Parts: sequence; structure tokens; C-alpha cells
Amino acid sequence: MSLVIGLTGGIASGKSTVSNMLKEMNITVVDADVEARLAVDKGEPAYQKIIAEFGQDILLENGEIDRQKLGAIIFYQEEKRQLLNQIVHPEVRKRMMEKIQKASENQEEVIILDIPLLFESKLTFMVEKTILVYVDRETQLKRLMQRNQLSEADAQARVNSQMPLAEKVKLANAVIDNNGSIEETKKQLIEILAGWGIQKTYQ
Ligand SMILES: Nc1ncnc2c1ncn2[C@@H]1O[C@H](COP(=O)(O)OP(=O)(O)OP(=O)(O)O)[C@@H](O)[C@H]1O
Repeated sequence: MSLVIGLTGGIASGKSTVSNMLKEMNITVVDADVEARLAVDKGEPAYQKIIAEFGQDILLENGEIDRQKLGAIIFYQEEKRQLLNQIVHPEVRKRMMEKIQKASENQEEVIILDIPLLFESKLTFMVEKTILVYVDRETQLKRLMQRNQLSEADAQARVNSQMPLAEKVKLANAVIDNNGSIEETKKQLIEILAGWGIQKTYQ
């Protein structure tokens, strides 16, 4: 069996940055957000279920699901959000399980599940180890403002809507402190993997 590691963080904490480092090490990284998008593609089991619940109005002209429209509906209606999650989440879990299976068959030492809401959505049962990409609030706000061209108030609102990273630190098996340079982050990543018996260097 491949070692299954869950990678998580908070908004603009550097999760994608770390995920790219892992990919550069030729480690398979499964992105839960990508899988969630693929799961609702035309012809997928979740697609029909969503239409049955939300109606034809949520379709684009080409028959694909209008994610923006669906997003607007669930943003204002909690019960609809739960309904959508009940349809999509099992499919995402299934897709991730298939990827784990495949990595194991290919004798890959390790596979990463990149799951933004790993702790919130209680998906830790799918992974053996968890890595949290941590930054302090100040760095998080600064990087978020810069990356998304946001005002401080907007950045604060987005950070405040999430579980604080300090809470996630308590739940993770390993924490990467991403306040420093990219090189320092890379070094920590390699050390964490080595601690779990995964010897990886850059190709
Ligand atoms: N160590 C670092 N030093 C400087 N900038 C960094 C560092 N790590 C990440 N960044 C920058 O901070 C921003 C957020 O990083 P990244 O996109 O990797 O975060 P994320 O956790 O994937 O965010 P989200 O989940 O919100 O998409 C990016 O603009 C990235 O280039």
C-alpha cells in the first residue's frame, strides 16, 4: 500500500506551493477540488442527480452544469448546500479511493490527497498522515491581499470565515511553517517525508 498523506492549509497559506513541490518530486497529488469538478461533468452519476434536485435551470447552453449558478444557490441556502454535498462528496471520495488504489498497484511509495477542507469535512479517515501548511495571520493576510488584489477588510473577512490555522495545527501530524522562504518550506517538506520513510529529492 502507498502511504496516503493528506495535505491541507487555509486560504493563501501555501498549499498549492507545497503541492507543486510534491509534483516536482514525481509524487502523485490528487486535488480534491479538481475531482469535485470532474465528478459533476456531463455523464457522471452526480450530474443526473444534481439536475433531478436543482432542475434544468442550472445548466449552461452546452449542457454542462453552470457552477456559478449552482454556487449562488448554495451560498444563500444552507439546506441546498448540504443536498449538493450529499450528492458530490461520495463521488469525490470514490474518485480519490480509485486514485489511491491505482498508486498502490503502481507500487508508488506515497500518494498525496490535497484537500482544502480536510479537517472540516472529516475526511481524515481516508489518510494515514496529515500535513498542514501553516502561516501566521499577518503573512496570510498580506499574501492573500497581494495574490487576489483584495483590501485588508476583504482579506480579513475571508480568513475569518475559515477554521483558524492555529486550530488546524493541533489536528495535523506535521506542520510546515511557510512564513519563511520557499527554500525553507521545501526543506521542511523533505524532512517531514524523510521522517515517514519517504526519501525524495528533486529530480
Ligand atoms: N514561502 C513563500 N514565500 C513567499 N510567497 C509565498 C510563499 N508561499 C506561498 N507564497 C505566495 O502566497 C500566495 C498563496 O500561496 P498558494 O497559492 O500556494 O496558497 P494556497 O494555500 O494554495 O491558497 P488557496 O487555497 O487560497 O488557493 C501565492 O501568491 C504564493 O505565490
